[in-house]
Amino acid sequence: MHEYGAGDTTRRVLENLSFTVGAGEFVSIVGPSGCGKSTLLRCISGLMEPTSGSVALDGARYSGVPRELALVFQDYSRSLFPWLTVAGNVRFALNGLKLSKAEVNARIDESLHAVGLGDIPAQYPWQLSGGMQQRVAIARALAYRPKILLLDEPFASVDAQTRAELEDLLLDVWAKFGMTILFVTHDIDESVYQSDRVVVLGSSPTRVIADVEIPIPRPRHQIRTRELPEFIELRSRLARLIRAAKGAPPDFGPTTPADSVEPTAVATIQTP
Ligand SMILES: Nc1ncnc2c1ncn2[C@@H]1O[C@H](COP(=O)(O)OP(=O)(O)OP(=O)(O)O)[C@@H](O)[C@H]1O
Repeated sequence: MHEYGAGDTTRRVLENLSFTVGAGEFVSIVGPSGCGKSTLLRCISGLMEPTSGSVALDGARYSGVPRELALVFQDYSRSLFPWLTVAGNVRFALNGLKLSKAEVNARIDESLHAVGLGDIPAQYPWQLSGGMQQRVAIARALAYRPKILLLDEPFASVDAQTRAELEDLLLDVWAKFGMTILFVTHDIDESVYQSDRVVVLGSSPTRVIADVEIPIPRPRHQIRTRELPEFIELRSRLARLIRAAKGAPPDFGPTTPADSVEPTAVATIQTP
């Protein structure tokens, strides 16, 4: 549970809620605008303590950002250092890891190649497009070799074509690096396209209202996957759930009773 403010201005944003992310899973979190998705991710990241309840990694509760975890935010222009080169930004994440110079350089090289930026280590963020800057932010997270990658609407500030490319890039690096991914998005199609599971949040205050499996075969394809009947059925189901969570009338079909889950109190993440 999490509340902002104190006294008369206290506002409960997160109700008691519980879900588990399995090792190596790609799980998305969706919900109505302003329902508390970022608040939940901040609590899971360890950046913020929940008012009550806990987050556990491999069964052990933690506070503060665990070593196993890296974060990518929506606003790449504020998360990258403009005075550092692309390589310098990635190098920054490795400060304090006690790696040899050769190992640092190898990790920078590997992560920049993984995001398709191996040939521009000396450029500065302001010389790059928004999509390329977000690739740098992803490379920086990868260089850290996290077991868990948390992303908060990472592709919300780029155009549709770039967004599709970044979705596929993330699926590629997920497969290559074998991480667990927790991905916050307001985009239902994006959540279905990428995920193994989609956790749907309700609002005022937020709780988990559904936990939906996405049994669509991989590898996924931007056009063919989105044309599949099961993709269309899942996106409609999620849209209905979110619409119901906002309190709108269910004017395009009922939610599936099997989607409903009972709220409890702890979030758990497992590492690969
Ligand atoms: N630091 C804060 N202090 C007080 N209230 C906050 C704070 N951060 C968020 N809130 C409030 O908590 C609620 C949930 O915000 P949050 O950003 O977690 O939602 P969200 O689902 O991520 O939003 P969006 O869909 O717009 O990205 C909002 O009403 C917001 O105004």
